[in-house]
Amino acid sequence: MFVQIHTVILRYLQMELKSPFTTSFGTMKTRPALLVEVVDEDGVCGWGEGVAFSAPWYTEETIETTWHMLETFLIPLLFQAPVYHPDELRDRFSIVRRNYMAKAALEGAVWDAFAKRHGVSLSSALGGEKKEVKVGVSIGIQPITNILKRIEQALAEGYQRIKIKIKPEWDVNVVREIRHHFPDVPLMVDANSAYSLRDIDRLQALDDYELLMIEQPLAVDDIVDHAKLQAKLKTPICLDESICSYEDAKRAIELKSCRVINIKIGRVGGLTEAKRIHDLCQQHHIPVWCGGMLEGGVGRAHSIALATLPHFSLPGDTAASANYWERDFIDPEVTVDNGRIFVRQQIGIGYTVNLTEVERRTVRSKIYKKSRG
Ligand SMILES: O=C(O)CCC(=O)C1=CC=C[C@@H](O)[C@@H]1C(=O)O
Ligand SMILES: [Mg+2]
Repeated sequence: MFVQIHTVILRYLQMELKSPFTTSFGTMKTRPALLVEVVDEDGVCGWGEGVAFSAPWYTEETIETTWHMLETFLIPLLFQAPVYHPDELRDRFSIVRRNYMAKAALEGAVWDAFAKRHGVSLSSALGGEKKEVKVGVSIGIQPITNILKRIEQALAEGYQRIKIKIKPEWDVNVVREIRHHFPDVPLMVDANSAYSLRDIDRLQALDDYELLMIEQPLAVDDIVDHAKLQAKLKTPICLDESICSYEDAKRAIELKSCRVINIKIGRVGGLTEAKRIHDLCQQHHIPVWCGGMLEGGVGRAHSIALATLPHFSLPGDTAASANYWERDFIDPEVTVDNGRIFVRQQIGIGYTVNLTEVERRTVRSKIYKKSRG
């Protein structure tokens, strides 16, 4: 059985975050989303979500570059030939360098259509086993009293670990205060590359606070410096932005640049590459967890399916829809029960896209059709 996609619809959505999200790079109040819908010859639909932001601070991609790559290169490549298995798209798209979030958005939609054609959930199509996944929550930079309140609320909702964002001068002091109020909470910090090796003293000071890990302390391409830093820290380093492919993960493991990896589907170019990184980490006993990009419901559904693979042992950043939005654009919305998401067993991503909610936020859309013959 193969999938021959003949229509792709791109939709640019503008979404309002419930509360602003601040990292070492700045504050986001709204979140654009790029929804990709593919339709095959029998009318089976698949959904994917582009996770780039409007500015290139996280990786080099933006929502506009994603749209351009899809329209000019990736959609024509998809139309070229049928897909027998979505794993083939990794090779087919490899003539386009990088642009991982663009590739992942389209590949994800094909995975959904493929799972639906085979009458299975996306989780089973990927080889996932878990029926529930563990979830943590990521809290942006904000006044400490608000952070403490957010932590209390998240723990009351059952979230299994807390992640806070740090940057120079907003790190040891904040962690100390949190530990004073919550001595035992599973806690980690994410720097989004805000430090260099010159800051080693500040980073070593974090070793006193029993953190689960320090996420991406140094620059995206500082794989060697991360190894030097890891050798001097007790706390495990978790790499996020530095790992965009299986090869990146292999190098980081070989150099001992980290002890944990955060896998994000968009950052690594799709579900197939995410699975390969998962398998590699499993072989090397490197724990992994599923990262988040403040996605809408479609992206979140893909992340949940990925997190059902056996080696996702740590809670992921796939919080409930209500953590981000007044109303998500899927039905049902993603809910978290005592820090767990129960994985839906319906075919494909397991959630229905609510077109009324989608259209309410759509600022631009375009339909692409495969030419006949
Ligand atoms: O809840 C989520 O989706 C995770 C939020 C989060 O921590 C991040 C989202 C997007 C970019 C970053 O700031 C960050 C991360 O680096 O993991
Ligand atoms: Mg991160």
